[in-house]
Amino acid sequence: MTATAKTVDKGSEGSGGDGHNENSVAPGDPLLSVRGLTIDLPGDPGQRGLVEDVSFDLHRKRSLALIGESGCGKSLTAMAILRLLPPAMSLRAGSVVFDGVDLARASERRLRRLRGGPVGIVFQEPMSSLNPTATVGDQIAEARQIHFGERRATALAKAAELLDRVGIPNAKQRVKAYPHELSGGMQQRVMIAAGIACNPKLIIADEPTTALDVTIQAEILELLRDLQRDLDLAVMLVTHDLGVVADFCDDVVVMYAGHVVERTSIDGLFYQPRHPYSSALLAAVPQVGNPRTRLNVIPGRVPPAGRFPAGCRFQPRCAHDAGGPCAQPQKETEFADGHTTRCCRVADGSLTLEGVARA
Ligand SMILES: Nc1ncnc2c1ncn2[C@@H]1O[C@H](COP(=O)(O)OP(=O)(O)OP(=O)(O)O)[C@@H](O)[C@H]1O
Repeated sequence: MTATAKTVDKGSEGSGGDGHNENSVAPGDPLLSVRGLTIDLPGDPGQRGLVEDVSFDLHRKRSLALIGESGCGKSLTAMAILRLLPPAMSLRAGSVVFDGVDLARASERRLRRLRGGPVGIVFQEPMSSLNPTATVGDQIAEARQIHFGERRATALAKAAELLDRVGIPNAKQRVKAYPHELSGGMQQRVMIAAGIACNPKLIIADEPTTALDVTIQAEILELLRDLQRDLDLAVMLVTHDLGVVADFCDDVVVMYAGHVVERTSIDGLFYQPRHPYSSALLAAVPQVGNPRTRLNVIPGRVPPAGRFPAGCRFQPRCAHDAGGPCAQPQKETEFADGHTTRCCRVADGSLTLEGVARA
């Protein structure tokens, strides 16, 4: 253990703070700063803290991945940023400061101006996000009409430009197409065109490639990367695919059972993971070129919301469980290089974990 560790204050800087390792240095104030985000399902006492005490920063022009198995709270965290939680859920605590405005306390009117404007959103299933009864051109143009007050003809011309920008051939004709007339990959390009229609600073992309086959996945990721570079976007990517993370992201937030268990740069995650859950996720990635090795699986499952252990939430599945200390609630601890962990054993230096080489 080369770096010293200290407990993270709710208000302190996390990933990207002073002394962060070089790959993760991002000067200036974060574009998005989430602190202590906590989401409840009220009315069900067992489901308090579906997501609890989540903190991270995303800097301008950077890409950050939220990773973890299904049910760890990634999508709820992403949706909570724009206060798009399912109606039954509530934000119990925390702040979400985007470009100087706390969205957790912003009026609904202000949020409507941000959604689809400075913050673009790309969801997993384009077919369920696009309106089947409107042309794709009209759906993109609508955002320009709402946010910039453009006339329909001007907005439709811009929609054609945007379709062309995201690689849709014959864009001028395609503005008149309905979503069902396009392939899944093309539909996702339309979603991305809508996401960038109003000059966003941030794109939140929730599993944008999961519903697509692998070759199309690679094209969509490349498109996102080009747009990020050309338009100076910050991207928050929700995914459970570590290959996508390694390829695309600068920083990573690992979630387990509603908690952030580790925050670091991509190199920090792959070469020096500091939570047993992160290292178990890395070990579970199939090794290309080594077909005979057995696939490592993490025994057990993510506990359902409301049945989280009182101590470390990963303890029942952890290969490094040390009993007593792990049965206590775990604090998020930050090392001098800005890397954080929610594991007492890594924090006190009694456990060092193996990383993996990136392909
Ligand atoms: N509408 C809802 N009502 C009740 N519980 C919900 C609802 N949506 C999500 N949950 C619960 O909240 C927890 C976190 O869900 P979330 O969708 O954020 O996980 P995730 O990490 O994004 O998983 P996935 O990768 O499968 O999307 C899960 O236990 C889930 O069952």
